[in-house]
Amino acid sequence: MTVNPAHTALWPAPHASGAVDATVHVPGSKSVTNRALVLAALASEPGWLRRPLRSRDTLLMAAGLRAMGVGIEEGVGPDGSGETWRVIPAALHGPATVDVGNAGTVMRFLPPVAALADGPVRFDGDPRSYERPLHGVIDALRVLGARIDDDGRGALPLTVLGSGALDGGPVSVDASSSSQFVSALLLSAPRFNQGVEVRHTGSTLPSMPHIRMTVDMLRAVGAQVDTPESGGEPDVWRVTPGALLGRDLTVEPDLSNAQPFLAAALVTGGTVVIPDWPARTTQPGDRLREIFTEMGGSCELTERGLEFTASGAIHGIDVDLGEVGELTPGIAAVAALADSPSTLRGVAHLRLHETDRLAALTKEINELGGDVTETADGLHIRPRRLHGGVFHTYDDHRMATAGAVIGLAVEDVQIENVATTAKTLPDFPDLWTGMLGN
Ligand SMILES: O=C(O)C1=C[C@@H](OP(=O)(O)O)[C@@H](O)[C@H](O)C1
Ligand SMILES: C=C(OP(=O)(O)O)C(=O)O
Repeated sequence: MTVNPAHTALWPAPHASGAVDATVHVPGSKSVTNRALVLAALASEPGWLRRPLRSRDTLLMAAGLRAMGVGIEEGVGPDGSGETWRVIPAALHGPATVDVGNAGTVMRFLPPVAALADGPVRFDGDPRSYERPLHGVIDALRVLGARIDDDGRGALPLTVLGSGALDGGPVSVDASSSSQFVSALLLSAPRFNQGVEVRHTGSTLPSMPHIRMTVDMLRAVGAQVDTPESGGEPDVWRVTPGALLGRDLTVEPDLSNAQPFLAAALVTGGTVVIPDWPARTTQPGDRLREIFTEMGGSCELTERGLEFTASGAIHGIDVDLGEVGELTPGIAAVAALADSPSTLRGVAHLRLHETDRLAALTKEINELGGDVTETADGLHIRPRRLHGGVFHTYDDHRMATAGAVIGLAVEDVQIENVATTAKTLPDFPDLWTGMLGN
């Protein structure tokens, strides 16, 4: 086996010599870009995506759709602006091969699309993708009429034997391990013969804002969706079959990727402005305004964007992050530098993310001298004086950015494989040093 030198390389995390004062333009949202690509591919007319995120996860999504026949072209938007993808829907075909990498959105959102293709679509990915749960999508697709060849583990690799159409109809799914099971079934459902009725049967359902994002984006392209929030039964979503419109959509900045920059203001007692912060959004990162305020900062939405300022005092927090699990690594990093303990709850499902994030955060912060313990569903973090050392990232973009936040306050922290940030934020090292004025 050859070792990719990027995976073992150490990046000396910059130490902040003073308060950060910067404006950071954060690239587009992964979750919005990948939903928009799927919906545009399933539409009945071409559409545009402006300012799409170009990162490993979104390029894999685009490549997977292209493999099934969809046209995705670099282009200029209808108003002449650049940075646009033009998506040209087509009859979906197999045989095709899809590399999901370690992208939850690709491994879960594309099998339902593949069920509409007219031949076999093979799905494979990084070794970690074999361990991430997919049973909710596989079992549900079978109930809805799809044929799938897999090894019975409820995970990748697998082949969806597309037949050109899918019956659809009612299906129950336990989505307690990932909200993406629900989103995946809803996104393609307008193209199922009978649409879909998804009933979540598990005890908990993480990441509700991401399900709301799915529903909002479906409605924005003309789908009819009934939800618990629109007067339907609890834990039941219904999508009516029908044609989808091709739209001209501008992708919002990725607010979860804004997190390390906001955290930089918090831990250095500085100010960071994030332009184009949306006034209304379904992105879970919007909760940072409240969480980082409770931890010591203050923020204001102005015409410049989100202006976030802090004094340098960082407070611990007791918070349920079940709805916003992807914010956990960044919050844990700040909590390790706080003036009081923190308890992060509601995130047991993070053990099945890019890596086991609860174990990885505990080990890496403790190896720098911290005092973190895992609970059944989260972390207890008691701040200690930290020292330098290697912060391992386990191929997890959010571990790398969490380590960089700690490095601002602790000298001689080295991030192993900072290149893993390419999953959702390829420009991270440059944006980070740019923020620090280097
Ligand atoms: O649908 C989405 O875009 C996402 C849903 C969440 O997944 P889980 O519900 O599996 O945590 C989130 O953590 C992930 O980063 C993106
Ligand atoms: C959990 C995450 O990603 P994925 O879409 O691969 O599930 C994440 O980005 O934090």
